[in-house]
Amino acid sequence: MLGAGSWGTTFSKVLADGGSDVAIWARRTELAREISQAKRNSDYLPGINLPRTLWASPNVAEVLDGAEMVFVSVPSQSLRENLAAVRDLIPPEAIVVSLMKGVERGTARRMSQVIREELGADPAQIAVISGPNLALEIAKEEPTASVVSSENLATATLVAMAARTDYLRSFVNTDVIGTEFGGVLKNLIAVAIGIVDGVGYGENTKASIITRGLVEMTEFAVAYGARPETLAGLAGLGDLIATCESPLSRNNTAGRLLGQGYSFTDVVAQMNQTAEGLASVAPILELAMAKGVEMPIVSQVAEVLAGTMNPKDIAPHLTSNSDEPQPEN
Ligand SMILES: NC(=O)C1=CN([C@@H]2O[C@H](COP(=O)(O)OP(=O)(O)OC[C@H]3O[C@@H](n4cnc5c(N)ncnc54)[C@H](O)[C@@H]3O)[C@@H](O)[C@H]2O)C=CC1
Ligand SMILES: O=C(CO)COP(=O)(O)O
Repeated sequence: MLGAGSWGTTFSKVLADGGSDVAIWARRTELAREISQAKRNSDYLPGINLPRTLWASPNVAEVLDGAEMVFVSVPSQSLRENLAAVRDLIPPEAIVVSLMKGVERGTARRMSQVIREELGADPAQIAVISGPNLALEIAKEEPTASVVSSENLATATLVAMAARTDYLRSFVNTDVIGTEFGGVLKNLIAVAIGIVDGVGYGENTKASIITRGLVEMTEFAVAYGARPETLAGLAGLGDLIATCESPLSRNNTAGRLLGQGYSFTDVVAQMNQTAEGLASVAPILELAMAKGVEMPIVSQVAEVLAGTMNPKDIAPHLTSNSDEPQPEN
């Protein structure tokens, strides 16, 4: 596992509980020591006991030695530099699995695309995992489900078998684009919901934004080749519900601070974990424009982030440039 934050550590626990031998690369020596010796990661997962077999090291060569599967859970904006540093250490036959839910600023690439470019990997050896997977809930072994996606169904199946415990069920599909974009786009809608919470509006506003948000997510992803069913599944609607409802969500939390009147700079300074949505907004809007897809809710989030829209004005009724009523479907 590359990355010892909340998701990397939690997913390592899942894999270890599923019977795999798991090693984690942690940037900080103290954190690696805490995971290996105390079987804890108290900064990211307070109160969670990790499996006895799990160990971590700041020495990435030691962690990757002999790996059959390499899972990656670092902030999306740091993926390329992290992969460049370990490219020669990843065993050539290893399956590489992205656990990340962002797109790269500047290139607007999905994480599996960055992996492919940086490692020169065969797409059949790459998988992505997404779904309603708030790390702390899974670390507490509260039951949920994930989707493992790869262009090669056999690869997805191998990974799903490793990522199976009595508290996590992994489904498979071959719609990598839909699975990845589902995870990216729900973050942006969760920021919008956080803004609404911060402003103090109620359930009607949130339900309208979630529903119209799912329409935006689906239209965008389908324009890029996703299957609509994927967006209606765990990696789309499922994750949208979890992230919009939970105070554990960092995207939701960032939105709430914006809604309370904090500036983008203040919010970034207050967050000590990754809120992917903040960096994904701009590249997603660029991709939407390239395909002529309207994303009114995501555009409003961008305006609130830029300080050009009062958070109180975020609303589903601003969802069209036209004065004419729009068909719902
Ligand atoms: N936390 C969650 O509930 C879930 C997170 N994810 C995704 O997993 C990915 C990682 O998220 P978390 O583990 O939550 O993040 P986090 O902020 O808890 O941890 C990030 C980890 O990456 C490491 N890292 C390596 N290179 C870095 C760099 N250049 N800059 C900053 N950190 C660097 C950090 O040291 C840290 O261990 C994100 O894409 C997120 O969307 C997906 C599902 C659930
Ligand atoms: O992706 C997640 C849950 O599925 C975690 O969401 P946050 O990154 O907003 O915490």
